[in-house]
Amino acid sequence: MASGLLAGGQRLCPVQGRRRLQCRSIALPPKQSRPVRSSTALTAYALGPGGLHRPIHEELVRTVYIAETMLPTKHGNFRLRGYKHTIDGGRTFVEPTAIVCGQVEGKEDVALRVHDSCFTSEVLGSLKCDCAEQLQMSMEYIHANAPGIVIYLWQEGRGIGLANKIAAYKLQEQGLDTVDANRALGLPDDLREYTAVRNILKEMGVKSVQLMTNNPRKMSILAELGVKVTDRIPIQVQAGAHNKGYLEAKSKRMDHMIQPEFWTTAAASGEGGGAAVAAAGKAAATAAAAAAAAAAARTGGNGSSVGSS
Ligand SMILES: Nc1nc2c(ncn2[C@@H]2O[C@H](COP(=O)(O)OP(=O)(O)OP(=O)(O)O)[C@@H](O)[C@H]2O)c(=O)[nH]1
Repeated sequence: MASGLLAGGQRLCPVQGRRRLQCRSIALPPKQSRPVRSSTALTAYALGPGGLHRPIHEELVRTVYIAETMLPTKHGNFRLRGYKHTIDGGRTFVEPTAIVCGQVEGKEDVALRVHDSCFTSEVLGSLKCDCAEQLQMSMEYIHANAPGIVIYLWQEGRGIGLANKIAAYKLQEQGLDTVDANRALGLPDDLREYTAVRNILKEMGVKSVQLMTNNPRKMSILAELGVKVTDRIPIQVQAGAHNKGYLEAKSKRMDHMIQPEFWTTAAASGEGGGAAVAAAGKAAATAAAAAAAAAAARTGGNGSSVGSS
């Protein structure tokens, strides 16, 4: 079935849940203006497509494949696939991408990183978190262990949005950790939703995945959505001075499976994040070591470890 380009509401082939819908027009979302409350205080605005705690109705969820191109990167050559995703019947869209290496179509046990955007580290080079390192590690890993996919979702700040994340950072400067900062703003710990992942995997014919994550919640949410997760690939980054507290809070307060040595060692006194490691049940240790070495070379870090969950 042909899939149309999106410009002014042409014919598209949406994928919804388990079935592929017939081609039909989807209008681009109308321009929306939102009231901006003026306040000198730190005020949290729920600007996500669904707003706070809004339930997701499956009949309004649609993920539309748009196009694929080849993308040479410093981590190797990838297929970059673009999608439009809506959870409100087409009123608003986000644009997930699948960064693919190798032939994943029809395959079992495909290495999958579900990665949420982090403007601060990925664009600005912030050292306050481990997101940029994890993205680089994922691309290196799936390139070395193809086939694999990184699904990149625009869910900044665990879904609260960039401005709210900046507000949360402001509170973290005053001593709150990443969890309490969200709560102090009246925001949930995590606002992300993953129906796009399920739909993209379905659209690509991926049968099962090994999920590259330390987050047990991500594993269970994807499983609840019907994604067959056969294994977990830990993706741990050695802490630096600036992200040590963040990694510790993720481990202690959000149950992330990050081994203490990744946020408690001497490497944490360094300026940047150190070596990063991915290792898996079925993954080759050599690839993990290669990724760690590459990360160490990149960051000048001194930590390197190959471990399993
Ligand atoms: N609200 C908030 N979001 C943050 C903060 N630091 C990074 N993020 C966002 O957190 C998201 C990544 O989530 P994490 O909790 O780091 O990790 P995860 O994706 O749940 O788990 P992994 O799969 O193991 O990486 C990205 O969207 C970042 O923009 C912070 O201090 N506050």
